[in-house]
Amino acid sequence: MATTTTKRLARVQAVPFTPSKRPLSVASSSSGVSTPRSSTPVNFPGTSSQPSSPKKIRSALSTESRIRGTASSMALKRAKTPTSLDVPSDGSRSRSTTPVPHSPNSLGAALESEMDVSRVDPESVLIDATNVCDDPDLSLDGEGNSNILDGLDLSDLGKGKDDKVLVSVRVRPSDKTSAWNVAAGNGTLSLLPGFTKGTSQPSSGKAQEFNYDAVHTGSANKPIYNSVARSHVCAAMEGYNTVIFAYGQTASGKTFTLSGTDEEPGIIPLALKDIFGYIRRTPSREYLLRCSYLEIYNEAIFDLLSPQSLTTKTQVQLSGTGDNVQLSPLREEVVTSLKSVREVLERGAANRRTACTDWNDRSSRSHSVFRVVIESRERGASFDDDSSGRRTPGCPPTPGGTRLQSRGGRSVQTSVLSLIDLAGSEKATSDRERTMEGRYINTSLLTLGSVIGTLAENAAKGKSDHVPFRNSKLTRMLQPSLSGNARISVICTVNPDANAVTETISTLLFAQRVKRVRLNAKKKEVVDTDALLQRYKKEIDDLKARLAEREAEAAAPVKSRRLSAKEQLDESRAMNDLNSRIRQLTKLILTSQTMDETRGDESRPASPSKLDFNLEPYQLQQELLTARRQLESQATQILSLEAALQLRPALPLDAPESEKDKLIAEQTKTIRELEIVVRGYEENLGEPLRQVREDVEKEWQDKVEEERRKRVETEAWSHELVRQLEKEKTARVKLDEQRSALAAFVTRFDALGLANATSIPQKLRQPLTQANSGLPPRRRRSYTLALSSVPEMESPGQSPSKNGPANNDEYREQPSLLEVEDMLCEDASGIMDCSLLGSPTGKGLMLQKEFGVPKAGLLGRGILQNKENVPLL
Ligand SMILES: Nc1ncnc2c1ncn2[C@@H]1O[C@H](COP(=O)(O)OP(=O)(O)OP(=O)(O)O)[C@@H](O)[C@H]1O
Repeated sequence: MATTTTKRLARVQAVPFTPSKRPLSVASSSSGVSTPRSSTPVNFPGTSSQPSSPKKIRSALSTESRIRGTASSMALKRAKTPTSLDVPSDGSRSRSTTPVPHSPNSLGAALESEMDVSRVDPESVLIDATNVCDDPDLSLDGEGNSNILDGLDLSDLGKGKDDKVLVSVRVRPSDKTSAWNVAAGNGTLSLLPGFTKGTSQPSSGKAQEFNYDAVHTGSANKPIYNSVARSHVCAAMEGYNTVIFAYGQTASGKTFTLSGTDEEPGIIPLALKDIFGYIRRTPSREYLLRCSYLEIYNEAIFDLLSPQSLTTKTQVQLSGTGDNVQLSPLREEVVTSLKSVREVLERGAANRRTACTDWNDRSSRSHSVFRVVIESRERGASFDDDSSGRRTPGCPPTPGGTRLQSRGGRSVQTSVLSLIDLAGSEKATSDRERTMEGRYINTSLLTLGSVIGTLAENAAKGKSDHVPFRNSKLTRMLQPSLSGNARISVICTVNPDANAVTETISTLLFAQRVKRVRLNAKKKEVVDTDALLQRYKKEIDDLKARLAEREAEAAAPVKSRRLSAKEQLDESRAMNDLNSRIRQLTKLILTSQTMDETRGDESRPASPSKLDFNLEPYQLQQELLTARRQLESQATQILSLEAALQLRPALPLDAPESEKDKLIAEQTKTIRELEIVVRGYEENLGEPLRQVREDVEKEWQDKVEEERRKRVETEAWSHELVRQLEKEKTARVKLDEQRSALAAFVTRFDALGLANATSIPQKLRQPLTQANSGLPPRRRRSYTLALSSVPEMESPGQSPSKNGPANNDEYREQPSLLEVEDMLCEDASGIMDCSLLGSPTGKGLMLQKEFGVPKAGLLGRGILQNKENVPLL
């Protein structure tokens, strides 16, 4: 444990006012690792701590004369009996200028605190259900066991765009004449007719009714807490930024409502108790709680936890714009128990400026903000680097101070609960210093009013008018929350006395404006992508190994594993599940890597290894989709496992051995029976299968035979065709020869002059020559005549000139008989008209048409053929 003075010195750093933006760079922390230290027991509302002194102490303080570590000012303030009788509301001045005496213990506590975040390894100060269980403070009043979540609708916590500010009014008790008709049950207040003078309320008839989410009376703080704060504290634990503040005129009961007394602990102690209660009932997560406490006094911010502020006047600087508001230097302290929270609260309250005013003997002269940063993540799994999931031995403090790191791919959820006690609006006082404070207070409250007014107006009319956040430190600090990213609850405290009607109406009007502001709080989560990828990869490897195992099993010989149909189904389902999970994870890895690559350095969040999903709705959707698929796959796995579970024999674990043996014997018997059934099944099924196979084989054999026969026939036919073709070819050659011989013979015949005298009439000869010359070659060979007598003539090979006339021209001019034949064919319409007839002796040719030979008459041994040389007769 570090105890040296240097180590005790507080290290402070820039702290974002809301967790939506982490500081991009933070100072390096000390290397010392500190452990939590129990603080000196001090009084705390609702706990077993020693009762506070009922002594009433008044203080008149300035910046220089701040309370220097006295016994807790909060405790002192609580010490007042909570009755209106204590409140000097009669206008008599009861101002004290006596500084509050301070106890050395308080100063010591401030200096000795070793829970400064920059000095602590966050992993060593995590709290969870286990260590919170030991906290006696949580169960002392019997309410520690009640669940903060009782009666709360969790789906209601993140209300999205429908969320409005929860606005409640608390009317403090008074023994004076009340000017108000309070209907707490209806949440309404209305000014009684006799007290409308000087107000905008109608003097006659029914006065205006003010409506709120709740109106409370009385001195009990617990019902107020349950009504106005419990659900908001729960929302903070669920990851939403939350702001609860008290607004009202001076001495109306803001501090009483927020801090309370020993007997009536207020919202702050009750909220912290619930925070620890929540942690105790959430064993699946581990938490890191950090507190800071500051005040805004005369438009300057002071750190109420910083020991430096006791000797110097170091102010906390507000920087950043818009939602990214940062406070620096601001001390944050880790709290691990209610006791440590109490210590922090009391130390801060002791440093707060209060003074005796005309209306309140311990009036808050500043706005105070107590903040709890709640970081949480899921408890570690077995694959994390630390087996417990909580502590890494020797792990140095997180660079830049205590920040819970996303480890093993577990995302870190961060939210801030801000509890704000505003200074009260007040009339001018007779004291100069108080008057100046009052002016600052009123100015900042007025700015808050106008900011709220503009926000309400913008929300109601869908406008985006400029909101004057920068006009005061208070509004600038609250900008991220008031802009919508927080759940807000406002408690407006009012004094029902007749002499406070104007202030009460002003407070009620403020409350009405706040009611119209729209919110849209979102959760903030940061995840370490690298760790997530590693986790995915490891899971993929495991799944692949399991898949390979199963596949090997499936491939094992059938005899060694006889599975029922149900088992086979389960098996295949399980393998499908494994496969789909592997695919999913692979896709996730790809998506994450793509996201990392597509993000430029500028768009990267604070740490290069962090990925802020809030900034990328598309990626969030992808994640959501994948998560849904994963859920579906897991649902299938669950079904499959449930089915397997149902199949398991029902036998309690502690059943006697004999029972187990009996069950094993039964199971063995069932297995044997099943084997017999399976064998029989195979046999029975075998015979019909063989029959079917034979039938099919026979059918196909017949078909093959038929095909084979057809092929042989086709081959024979084609051979015959080839043979015929050859024959035809030979015949054609022969015919060509005969034709040539015939042509030679005719030429010779003509040359001898026999043609003119006997066979061809002159009238035919000339036109035939002319016509034939114009015919296409194909027409000139339409028919041929095979003459058996040709051999008897002179050799066709002999030249016509051999025995014929010497004059070749003359020879050429004479139409041959074949040409005549062609011509006749052209003219002839009848089939037989174009026939050439050979004489029986082969010595001459007669034209049937010319010589009137009857068609049927066939002379000689000539064979009549058609164009294709197929014999017609
Ligand atoms: N509901 C209540 N029941 C009993 N006593 C109350 C109640 N409200 C306020 N008081 C008492 O009235 C006195 C003034 O209250 P408190 O200090 O809380 O006012 P405040 O609004 O914080 O004033 P300031 O703005 O000046 O700080 C205290 O003594 C407190 O105990």
